[in-house]
Amino acid sequence: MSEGVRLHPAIDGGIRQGSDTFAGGTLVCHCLDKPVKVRIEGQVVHNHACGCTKCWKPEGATFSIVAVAPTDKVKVTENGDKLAVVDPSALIQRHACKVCGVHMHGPVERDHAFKGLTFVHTELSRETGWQAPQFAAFVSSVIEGGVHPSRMGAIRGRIREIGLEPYDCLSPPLMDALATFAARKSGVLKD
Ligand SMILES: N[C@@H](CCC(=O)N[C@@H](CSCO)C(=O)NCC(=O)O)C(=O)O
Ligand SMILES: [Zn+2]
Ligand SMILES: [Zn+2]
Repeated sequence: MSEGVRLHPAIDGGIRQGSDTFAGGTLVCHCLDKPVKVRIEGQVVHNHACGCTKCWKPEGATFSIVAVAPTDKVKVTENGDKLAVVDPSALIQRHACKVCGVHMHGPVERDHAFKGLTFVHTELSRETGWQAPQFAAFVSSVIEGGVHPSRMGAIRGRIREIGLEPYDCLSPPLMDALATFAARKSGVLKD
């Protein structure tokens, strides 16, 4: 049905499930010389395909695959001097390797529902067992990245075919977390 639609190499052949007992792994950038390494202790959550223009994608991919881990479980262990923040004004402080361009970790430090979480790309690690992607987010945003709007039916079809739900923002639990934060901040929600 949706042949020819390439989402991301990690999911184009189907979704591989993660392991409940996964203990963590090390992300490595694409540099052959002095690669940046980032250690994550334990499993990630909310892993998803993201169609936004800001998340790092491998060559040829339409979507990124991005998850979150608690920031205190994410440590730069080697060659951190090669990292620079892509957009200091963004909510997610994406630290990219200045040589190969790969985004290695993206903490949220601002007063926000996601404060204390760090966005990471588990495909940068050789370990297997990371949580599988759970949904596709910001699907309509691929148009901003250059995809023709006429392809959206096939793209959403392919996302569903591999077992993910396509959303044009984040998943309902994450959207609820954002709205809960806003409601507490405004005072409309008191508990
Ligand atoms: N249409 C825009 C959307 C960018 C966007 O809002 N991205 C989301 C999701 S990133 C991972 O889920 C976001 O929360 N961004 C915050 C940030 O980037 O700091 C586009 O495509 O550019
Ligand atoms: Zn690099
Ligand atoms: Zn994104």
